[in-house]
Amino acid sequence: MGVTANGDGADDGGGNGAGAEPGHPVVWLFDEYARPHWKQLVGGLSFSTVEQIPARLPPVLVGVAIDAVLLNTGPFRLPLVPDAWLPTEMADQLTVLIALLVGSFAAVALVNYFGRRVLGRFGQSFQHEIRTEVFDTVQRLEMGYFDDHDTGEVMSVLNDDVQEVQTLVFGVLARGSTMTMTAVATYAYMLWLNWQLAVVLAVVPFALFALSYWFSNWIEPKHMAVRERVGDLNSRLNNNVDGVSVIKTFGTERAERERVRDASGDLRTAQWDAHWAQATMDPVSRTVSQLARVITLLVGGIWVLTGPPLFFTGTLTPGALFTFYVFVGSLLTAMQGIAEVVDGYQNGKAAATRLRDIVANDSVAERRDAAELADPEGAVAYDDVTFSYPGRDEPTLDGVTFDVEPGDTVGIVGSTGAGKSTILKLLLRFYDPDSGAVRVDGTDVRDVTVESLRESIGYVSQDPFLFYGAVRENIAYADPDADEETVVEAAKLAGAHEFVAELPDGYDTQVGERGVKLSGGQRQRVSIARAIVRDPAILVLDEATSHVDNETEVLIQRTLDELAADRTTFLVAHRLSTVRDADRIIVVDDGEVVERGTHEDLLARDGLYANLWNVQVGDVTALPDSFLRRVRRGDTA
Ligand SMILES: Nc1ncnc2c1ncn2[C@@H]1O[C@H](COP(=O)(O)OP(=O)(O)OP(=O)(O)O)[C@@H](O)[C@H]1O
Repeated sequence: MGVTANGDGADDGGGNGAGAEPGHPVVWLFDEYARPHWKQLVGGLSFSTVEQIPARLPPVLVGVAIDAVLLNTGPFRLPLVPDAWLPTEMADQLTVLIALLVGSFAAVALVNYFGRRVLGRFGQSFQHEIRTEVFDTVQRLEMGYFDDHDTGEVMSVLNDDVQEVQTLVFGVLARGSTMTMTAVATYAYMLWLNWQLAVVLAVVPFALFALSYWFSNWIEPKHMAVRERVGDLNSRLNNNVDGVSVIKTFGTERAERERVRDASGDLRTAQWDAHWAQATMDPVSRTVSQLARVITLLVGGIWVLTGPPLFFTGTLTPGALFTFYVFVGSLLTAMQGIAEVVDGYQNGKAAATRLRDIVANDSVAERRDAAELADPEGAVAYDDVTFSYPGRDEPTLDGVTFDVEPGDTVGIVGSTGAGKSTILKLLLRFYDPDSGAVRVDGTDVRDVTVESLRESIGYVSQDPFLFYGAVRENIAYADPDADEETVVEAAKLAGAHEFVAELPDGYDTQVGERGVKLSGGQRQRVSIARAIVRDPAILVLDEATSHVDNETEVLIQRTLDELAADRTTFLVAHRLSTVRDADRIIVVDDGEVVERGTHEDLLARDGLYANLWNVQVGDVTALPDSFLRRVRRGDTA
């Protein structure tokens, strides 16, 4: 065997936040995933911010046109342009105004085009980066995570929360900077036009902003409730579609329909609550903003017609009133927009928190200095291993100790729930022991990279999962480049070739979702072939032939000798004939190894194994009373 140092650290899959800093989730998100694209981000935001300057120009130009050209009631003046540069002839003035109007439209269009392009590119790359890195992390999460989180929940983070990132970029960053710039630019123009009116009217947008902000806090729990109800309904729908065969066999369609109806009813109530709140708020904020327009027109109209009212001084021209009226609208829209940005930010922050929680949950906890397990010989040792599943008080494994020589075949037998599968899951590092160690070729499995460890092990579980696709793709799953000969050879060794050859399209036959178009025994054989293709040093067959008939098992047994000849093989089985010829059999009872030896040794010992054997060969008279009492209690296989 060889254990080689993995110089660059196995845990460097960009963006992997195994040690994600606590800090602010949104800052973390950008720091972690936006860095490679920061130029696009800065460029895009600059474009969309700068765009607001020419975008505010048209009302000013029209205002000047009304006063200086159409009504001829004031001088021809433009902001930031020295009077000496401006024409004195009215026709020339109109031409200049129209040229500037066209120029401002063109500038807005051009800057907007570049802004959208650059920021759009950033948004897509940022989202892509997050999606792939978070998916990568999800793949490396330890099994304990999936025991506690249902598929719908994980899918919702991978789909909805990653989608929400777009809102953070466009709805918060881009819109936030645009709206802020609009508010600043508009207000600056308003101050330039008539500072007194601008100061007085400033109260309205701020009141509107405060109102919107209060409203977004008020409605947030309602939105949250809607999201939770959507999650509940999705989980229920998911479960029903996944468990459709159970529903049909039990004829529980009516009960399921009621449950879906209830979940949908809860969603309807939550949605109505949020909708009602929104529907109440809209007219309120609309009234406030309309009021600001009315006040502008009222005060401004009196001012234009009869001179400055109340405490105002100076003059207000009709053109300036027009510009002001338009700007008040822009300012109100901008302030409302900023409040919505705050709302969007809260959603984005919640999504970023969930994404960070997943990434920080990178509980495979691969050591930074983990080594590669290269070409192991296949010696396996369990050294006083104790393990409890999270949330369980009683240890599932207690002081499990045994050694396996390279190339040996070991049978693991015992009662249902004794801990047989758990022993092997620790070898694969689906879980880590609470104390003690599992070693491969003398190296603790926690000291090697998870990838190299699992590459050395071919694992076939009790209920194998086949991927949607052809038989061939499923067999060649671990090695997509495997040639026809390798695939067929593996299928022959797994006792699958005969039935595959008889399928309508042979190795190209589609197996359906999760392999639904194959029988349980056929699925098991395809998955054994899949494990063999990898040519692993260690082969783990966990009840891998439980669904095949006795005749097929005999065939698999024969090839198993060939298969197991040069690799360490673990066989977990209730059917003891499967393990009879193993070099050693380990008998597990209630998480402890209670007997070990060859089939003959164990029969001679006349202990638990001998009793299990007598049950299977039908020699009931040989069973002691103590064993029969156990069977009655229901804790024996
Ligand atoms: N993911 C899990 N979370 C919590 N407890 C678990 C989990 N998986 C198994 N267990 C518990 O651990 C114990 C041992 O389970 P294990 O699957 O190892 O038994 P087994 O001997 O392989 O049983 P069987 O022969 O029925 O497959 C059982 O009591 C089971 O309920």
